[in-house]
Amino acid sequence: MGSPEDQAYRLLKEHCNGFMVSQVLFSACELGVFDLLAEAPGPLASAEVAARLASSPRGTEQLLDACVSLKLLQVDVRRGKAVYGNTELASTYLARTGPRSQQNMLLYMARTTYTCWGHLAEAVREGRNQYLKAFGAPAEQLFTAIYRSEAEQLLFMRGLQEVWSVCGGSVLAAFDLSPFPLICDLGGDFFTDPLPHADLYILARVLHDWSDEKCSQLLARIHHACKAGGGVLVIESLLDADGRGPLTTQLYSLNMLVQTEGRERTAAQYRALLAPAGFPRVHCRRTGGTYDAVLARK
Ligand SMILES: C[S@@+](CC[C@H](N)C(=O)[O-])C[C@H]1O[C@@H](n2cnc3c(N)ncnc32)[C@H](O)[C@@H]1O
Repeated sequence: MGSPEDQAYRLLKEHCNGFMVSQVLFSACELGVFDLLAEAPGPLASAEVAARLASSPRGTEQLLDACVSLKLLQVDVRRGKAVYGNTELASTYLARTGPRSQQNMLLYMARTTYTCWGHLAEAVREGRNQYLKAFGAPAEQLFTAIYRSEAEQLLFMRGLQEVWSVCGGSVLAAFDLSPFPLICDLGGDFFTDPLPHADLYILARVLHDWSDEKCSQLLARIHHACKAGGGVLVIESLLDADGRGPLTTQLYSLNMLVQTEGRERTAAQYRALLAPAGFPRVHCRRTGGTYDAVLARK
């Protein structure tokens, strides 16, 4: 006999429960489950995990078992007793000491991004980010809201850099950068301060924070400072030409709606910003990973 639930209902349930899956992951990170198991000399029983984390035995066992189903933890039964350890995924990406740890980004998503997404419907209705409702933070100056405390700024910066341990190699290998002896990763206030002269400017996940108008303003300033024959390397997650995928990039674009003044864009939309700013020779390379590369020459 087939399942009484049809495929459409199963899909609906999966979408509907997606936030619970995120919360299992976030809570296990917040509680320190993956760090404890990474540092323990061997797998631990749920009662030992609960005692070490000062969490309830009942809740801990339920959380650990859900993590097993999500392939974040593995369970072994030894003399009738279940003991838990990290899977390779957890020891690589979730433990603080993992070689490609994404822990700060997960904590940022758990505390900040998730709270902003609680206001997604309002963001869609109003067409703007939700810092005021989510945190009482006015967002006329976007990065004043994003960096609203030192702890928040540190978590954001630590979290953002973590992805490059996974994706950095492929975006930097997308183009031959040897023709550009002097490369500048812009800091200071790039909307007002004089920009240093360079052969190549890297804008990694910068343009997606801003409206088309602000992007054009920034690119015009870069064009003015850029040496002859130089260019801009834009690193972003590219939407498909029709904007209908990939889903991850569409979700990131909605995230830009709830958290910034910008959006994710298609290759053609980046071309339409770069060419009028004086960078007419635009080449886009998809890396097959989360982030892609667009090289535009003066
Ligand atoms: C989404 S983060 C990307 C950081 C980094 N490029 C990366 O991809 O990991 C956007 C960056 O733009 C910087 N930023 C925002 N406004 C700026 C401004 N007016 N001048 C200089 N940097 C700015 C922020 O401090 C932040 O580091």
